[in-house]
Amino acid sequence: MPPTTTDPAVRVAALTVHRGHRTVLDRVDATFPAGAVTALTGPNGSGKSTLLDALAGVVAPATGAVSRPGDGVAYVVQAVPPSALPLTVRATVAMGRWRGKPWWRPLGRHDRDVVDAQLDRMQIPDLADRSLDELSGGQRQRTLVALGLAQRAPVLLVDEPTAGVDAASASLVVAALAEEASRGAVVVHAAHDPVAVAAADRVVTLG
Ligand SMILES: Nc1ncnc2c1ncn2[C@@H]1O[C@H](COP(=O)(O)OP(=O)(O)OP(=O)(O)O)[C@@H](O)[C@H]1O
Repeated sequence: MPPTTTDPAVRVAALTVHRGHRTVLDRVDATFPAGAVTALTGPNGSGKSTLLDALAGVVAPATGAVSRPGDGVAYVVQAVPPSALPLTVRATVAMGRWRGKPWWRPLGRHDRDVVDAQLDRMQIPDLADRSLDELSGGQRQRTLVALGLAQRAPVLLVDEPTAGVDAASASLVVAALAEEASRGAVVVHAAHDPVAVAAADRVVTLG
């Protein structure tokens, strides 16, 4: 796991990551400040998802370092197959409130309010009782973004949050990311969508 610090920013220093025999990231230096949305751009295969994986701590650096605050990371990965999560939309978003709770303790009133608020934010309350595998790709994507938002984590990483969503929903997602930065979070998203990139405070380009 990457070291954790009291620094609210996420930083990578001379970060090299291998995937199989391939060097995907080669001595990358970057800072992702708190209170700002950073868009990761670059062509297909340039390593955006790999960098998010490294920031989240789900892939280990070959060399170099990742540092991040110690209070948790919310990571919304790209293209979760629906059958991997045979849950309702509400249950999926509620998973965002499980961290740090014993398995036997039900979610409290505050947690349920947070879940409802994220369903409203992504304008999916009418889908709350639907199963994820009954949703369109864009509806599923908004559900997964809501799951990331529900965690209220100091670091929010999202892989292509507007991929496959319509323009109105993309605006909702972009606005929600900005709001998360406004509450002081480090927000990093990988994006090909020019609207989402233009709305970011900062851009880091790979490749
Ligand atoms: N599990 C893996 N095993 C081996 N190689 C991988 C693995 N995952 C990714 N790669 C390779 O790593 C490189 C970077 O992939 P990555 O998904 O990080 O790129 P990306 O910039 O996010 O691409 P895209 O824009 O297509 O989403 C690619 O060449 C890819 O083929």
